[in-house]
Amino acid sequence: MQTAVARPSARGVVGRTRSRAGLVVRASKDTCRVAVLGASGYTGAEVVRLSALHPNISITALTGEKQAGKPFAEVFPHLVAASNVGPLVKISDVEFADVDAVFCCLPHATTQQIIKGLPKHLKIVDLSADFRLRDVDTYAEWYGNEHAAPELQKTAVYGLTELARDDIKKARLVANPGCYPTTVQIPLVPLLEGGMISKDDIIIDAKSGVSGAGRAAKESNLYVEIAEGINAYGVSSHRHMPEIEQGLSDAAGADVKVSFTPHLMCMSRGMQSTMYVKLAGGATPDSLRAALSERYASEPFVRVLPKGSVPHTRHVRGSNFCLIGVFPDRLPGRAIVICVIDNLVKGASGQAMQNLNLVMGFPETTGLMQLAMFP
Ligand SMILES: NC(=O)C1=CN([C@@H]2O[C@H](COP(=O)(O)OP(=O)(O)OC[C@H]3O[C@@H](n4cnc5c(N)ncnc54)[C@H](OP(=O)(O)O)[C@@H]3O)[C@@H](O)[C@H]2O)C=CC1
Ligand SMILES: CC(=O)N[C@@H](CCC(=O)OP(=O)(O)O)C(=O)O
Repeated sequence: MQTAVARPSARGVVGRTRSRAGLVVRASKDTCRVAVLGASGYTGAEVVRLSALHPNISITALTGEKQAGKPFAEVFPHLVAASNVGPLVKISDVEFADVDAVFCCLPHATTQQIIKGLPKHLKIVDLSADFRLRDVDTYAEWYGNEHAAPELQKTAVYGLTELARDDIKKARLVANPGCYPTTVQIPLVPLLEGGMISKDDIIIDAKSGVSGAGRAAKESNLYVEIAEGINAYGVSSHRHMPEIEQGLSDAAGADVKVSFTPHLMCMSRGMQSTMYVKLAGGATPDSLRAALSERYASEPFVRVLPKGSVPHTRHVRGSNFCLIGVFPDRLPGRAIVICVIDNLVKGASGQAMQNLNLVMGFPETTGLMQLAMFP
């Protein structure tokens, strides 16, 4: 992250020209001036952390809603060394003329209202669910509100980077995938495309760290409610189901319905999907593993583990990597596929950075090659 020349003012660190939002950085082909909308939330903070190692990103505005007006380092003290960008401001105070691209880290429904009002010159990577579902009726059914920007929705590119790279490069608006849908589609899309698993018998048992629910205070996320146990939620009704089914149906070339149950785990970050699949077309667990290894051989962030090796969430903590393991099931003709990511990195801000790199023409891995933090 570049640091722009700035001088202190009564409002904190303010740039050289008219912006009330932070620093003003001059436009240049090697620098992308970024506003992080929703920087007082977990995914926004993670964007700032990743940007600190990005030579082409210069953060010019960080927004908050309730936290607006506070110095960023007061809201996220762990980012004190990366936050000389002025205080959090309201979105209405951002001078978008001085911004090239936006990471939109806002709650769904609010997001579409904000994005439809943004100036057209901006490239946008949206981390919410608002532009992921192609069919706005399906969106309304699962999210409970009519889509407020259906025309804009038609222009959005679904940003599962490894599977849509060429389209993402040309996009103005990238709909960054949900964290659970990322863990499911990376392994299962190639297997469905290759006819190696049945489209009619997919069972997904998924688990998430509590940061997946965001930073806003909720009773169900209190320590006492979460600690020393796990619980399923959204059973038979989680809103990631249509997103997963959209991607898997595209891959299978026919309607796919899945059984998907997410669980809340007593950990701050990390996500695992364990997928029970029925083999098809003469495939074996070994051939599934070989097919995935071949498909992802040149991918910088996807690793298919050797036979017998079990992916752990702790092995991707803080990194943009996705680890996959394939195992035989005891039930004949079936296999178990396990995929782990960090929900805040490959499941959100890391994949968003990968996508912005593509949109801006930077090498895709820029700012993202840090390995997991372990132990
Ligand atoms: N957490 C995760 O693992 C993942 C999250 N996502 C999605 O990314 C988005 C952000 O998630 P996350 O960072 O966890 O959420 P948080 O709840 O942690 O942060 C939300 C942010 O949005 C701001 N905000 C809330 N309401 C408004 C409003 N009406 N107007 C303007 N700003 C507002 C908040 O500001 P303030 O706090 O100052 O009020 C805060 O900065 C969500 O859509 C989420 O579903 C996607 C993948 C994974
Ligand atoms: C633990 C937890 O609550 N997780 C969130 C998913 C986070 C995510 O990816 O959601 P978006 O679709 O909003 O981007 C949930 O289940 O709703």
